[in-house]
Amino acid sequence: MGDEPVNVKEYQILAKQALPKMYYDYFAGGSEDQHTLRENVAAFQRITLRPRILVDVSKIDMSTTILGYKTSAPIMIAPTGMHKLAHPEGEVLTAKAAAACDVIMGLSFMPTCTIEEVASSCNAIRFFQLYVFKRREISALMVKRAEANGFKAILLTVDTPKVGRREADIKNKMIAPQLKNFDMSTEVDDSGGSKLEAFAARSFDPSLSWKDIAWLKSITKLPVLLKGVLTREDAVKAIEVGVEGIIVSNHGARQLDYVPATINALEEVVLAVQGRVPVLFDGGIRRGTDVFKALALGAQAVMVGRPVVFGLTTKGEYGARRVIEMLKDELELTMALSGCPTLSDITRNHVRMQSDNRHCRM
Ligand SMILES: Cc1cc2nc3c(=O)[nH]c(=O)nc-3n(C[C@H](O)[C@H](O)[C@H](O)COP(=O)(O)O)c2cc1C
Ligand SMILES: CCCCC(=O)C(=O)O
Repeated sequence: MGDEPVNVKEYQILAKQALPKMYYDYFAGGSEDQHTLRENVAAFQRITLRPRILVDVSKIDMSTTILGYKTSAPIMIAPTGMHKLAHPEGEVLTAKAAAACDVIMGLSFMPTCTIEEVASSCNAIRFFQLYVFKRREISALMVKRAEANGFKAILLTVDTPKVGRREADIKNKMIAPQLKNFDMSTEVDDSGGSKLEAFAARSFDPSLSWKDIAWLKSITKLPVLLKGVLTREDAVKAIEVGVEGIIVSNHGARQLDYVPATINALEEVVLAVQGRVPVLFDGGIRRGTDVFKALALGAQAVMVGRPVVFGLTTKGEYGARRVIEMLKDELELTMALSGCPTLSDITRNHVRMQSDNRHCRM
């Protein structure tokens, strides 16, 4: 492989060479058998494209708005924890990469830079991901700080009442780095397993339930999106409790193993939502064709997790930027070769899933 990666998967190979095993395993890994981890990527490979020909594609427009905020493409940076384990400057560089690409960044509740450092580093449009701690005042204060620092939405992660069983982290005795974002020690007793998991077990509130959405909405004016919806039942409930958006996600296959690949759950949710709120998507996006497939199945935009972290690991801000640029370039080419000059030209008819009508041979 030459020095300069030609696709985002090559950044993962470089990151594996560059990182200590404990950190690489934390970033790359999934839970238990890692069945869903493989499926998140493999399910995209089972979806084929149905391109249309002889359309004028001399101009391709990928720009759109997400919750009213302009973005150069329907691609966002997913919130992922602890970027200083990937690069000494951490989330500040990720934010700069988002700003350079004119895409929206999701900041994790567990970053290694503070909300204020990230906010003052550049003018990227940012959404804030929220975990609810047993000490609710900590989470409430984070929401206030995010709001005060110009974050535009709250992404409430709802698939993590407890942290999934990530066996590599258990074996590696994964550390829980001091997170200077909140005034709370991450010190835990050495139980022999993942200290990160032990910290989460001590601090995350597993009693969080539907009634708490009203609490969250009462403490912020920002739109609230639920991150981690996989079923039509929960999509309908989410709309009933008044959320402003839904993110179809299985947390990058790090939580419950044997849930479906997110691309296989997307359409069920989209059909239940019936356009009432935006549906975003993450999990397994590694190619522009993957972005195109998610849009064809009804996502308004996709978020990208691991590839951005691996870009950051190997080449800092430049690497994170290149990852987004490569996905944008690939999406642009996919749109051209499929006869879709704008995002609204991408329809369900442009993809074929294995479950679709068997008479169609494409
Ligand atoms: C290393 C890592 C850390 C993550 N940390 C968080 C987090 O703090 N909060 C959260 O809601 N999701 C977190 N996620 C899940 C991502 O937001 C996203 O759902 C997932 O990475 C998408 O899958 P992909 O990595 O295949 O793109 C994390 C994922 C990874 C890989
Ligand atoms: C304890 C959770 C840490 C952040 C996270 O959500 C993840 O690693 O997936």
